[in-house]
Amino acid sequence: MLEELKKRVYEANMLLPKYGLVTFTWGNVSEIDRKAGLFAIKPSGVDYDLLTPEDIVIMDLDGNKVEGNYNPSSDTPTHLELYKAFRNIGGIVHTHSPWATSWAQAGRGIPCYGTTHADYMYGEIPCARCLTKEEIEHDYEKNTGHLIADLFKNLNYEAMPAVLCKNHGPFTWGRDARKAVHNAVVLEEVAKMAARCEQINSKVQPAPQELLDKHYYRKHGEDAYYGQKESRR
Ligand SMILES: O=C(CO)[C@@H](O)[C@H](O)COP(=O)(O)O
Repeated sequence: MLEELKKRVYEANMLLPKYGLVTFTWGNVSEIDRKAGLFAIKPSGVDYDLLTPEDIVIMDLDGNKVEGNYNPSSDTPTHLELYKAFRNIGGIVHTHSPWATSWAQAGRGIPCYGTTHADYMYGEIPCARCLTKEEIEHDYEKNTGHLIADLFKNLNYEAMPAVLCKNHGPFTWGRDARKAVHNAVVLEEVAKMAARCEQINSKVQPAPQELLDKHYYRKHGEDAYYGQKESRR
């Protein structure tokens, strides 16, 4: 069981350089086995060219390393917090993909300017605040995952499987690691299109709500995620 999970997470991690979402050792992918109460994540600081399935680290839901020769990703606390907050997700991706990271560094969410965006993400892709000086220096328990979970108290994480973290970069999620990677690729493409859209027309407006609804619900179904229909009223 663990070997299969490690292989899936290894293969999902290797998709990040394949799709141009990371350079060197940046980024990481994880996947959870909720029945076993464990998740597998990329080891910290290991180059993708050198990564093997055996290097993937196994963690429990208290944040303890269960198996692995390396330290887990430095973003492991964020992954763990998101698995606790978003009960229906199975995989998480963090990258430094250039276009999405540029929006994150600018501290801006990505408006929905078109149907490519609307097919996957319901509305503006939000940007979470970064940790304060006080939180960084005194609240060692608080991590980016807490800030994302707080932001999504008023958002549907299944209809919005992506977030930008100010001064850091994007996180995406999905039912498993591969789906989370798919959403990371979509996010980067949407981030690129939106940046160019604003360069072409600085006064561009987000897509009309009816177009967003048509495309999102056509792909995911009106009842795919509870609460979406209510938000339309
Ligand atoms: O943003 C950072 C470091 O500034 C991290 O997200 C790295 O991109 C990945 O770190 P490891 O997973 O190798 O620890």
